[in-house]
Amino acid sequence: MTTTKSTNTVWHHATITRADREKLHQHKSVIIWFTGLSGSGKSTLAHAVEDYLHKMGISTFVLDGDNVRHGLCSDLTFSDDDRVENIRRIGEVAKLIIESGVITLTAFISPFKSDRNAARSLVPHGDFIEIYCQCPIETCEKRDVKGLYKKARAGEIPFFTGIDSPYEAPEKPELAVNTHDQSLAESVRCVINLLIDRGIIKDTPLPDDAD
Ligand SMILES: Nc1ncnc2c1ncn2[C@@H]1O[C@H](COP(=O)(O)OS(=O)(=O)O)[C@@H](OP(=O)(O)O)[C@H]1O
Ligand SMILES: Nc1ncnc2c1ncn2[C@@H]1O[C@H](COP(=O)(O)OP(=O)(O)O)[C@@H](O)[C@H]1O
Repeated sequence: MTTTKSTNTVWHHATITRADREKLHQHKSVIIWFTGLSGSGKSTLAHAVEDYLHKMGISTFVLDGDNVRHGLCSDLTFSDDDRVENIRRIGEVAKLIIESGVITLTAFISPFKSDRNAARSLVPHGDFIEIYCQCPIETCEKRDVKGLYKKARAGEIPFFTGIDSPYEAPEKPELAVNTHDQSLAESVRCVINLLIDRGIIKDTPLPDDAD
């Protein structure tokens, strides 16, 4: 399916390529796609991983659901169709950012498998790393970081994920972190180890002055 309505446009090939930019940055660029229920730890983990990578001298950028919905996606609701469009846009933006040679971390509920797979299909094989922030809804609800579960249960927020809107868990994510049982530090370590195992970053200790 094509989503473009633009006609008479011609692709302009850049002289500086993604490979050139990766060489300049001295590391590969990939999309690290966190998915999970509200309160499962996507934002906390994405930012903690970014913090770690930044201290290693790696170029990163986080696209966060709440923030993006203040701007790029402020026209979208939480209906199924609008969530599809939300994730389509994020996939395209993440694709652009990795072209710049920067590691992109995304923190969106992204409840539908087909949308996550569509985002995966935008980039070369191996460049999309799906990380499932696995956490029972009871724990997310107990955390209720923003008080949204309470509002949803009171009927003040319709179509809330996990309550009256579906969440399709990934079947084969590159990594699942159980944020109910694991500490944040343990979850960060799992993500960093995965990046090392895949040859995306080098296994070097953080500089002494990084903490
Ligand atoms: N109805 C409903 N369902 C779920 N979440 C809601 C809803 N309304 C507002 N919020 C807040 O919006 C954040 C999720 O936005 P996303 O863009 O990640 O959602 S989605 O991927 O399009 O499903 C989500 O942020 P996180 O808690 O960080 O996941 C909520 O703060
Ligand atoms: N292993 C973990 N990884 C991420 N967050 C965790 C973990 N363990 C506990 N938490 C807590 O869970 C909450 C997750 O909130 P948040 O990151 O806003 O979730 P989301 O972005 O998925 O809505 C935070 O209060 C965080 O401190």
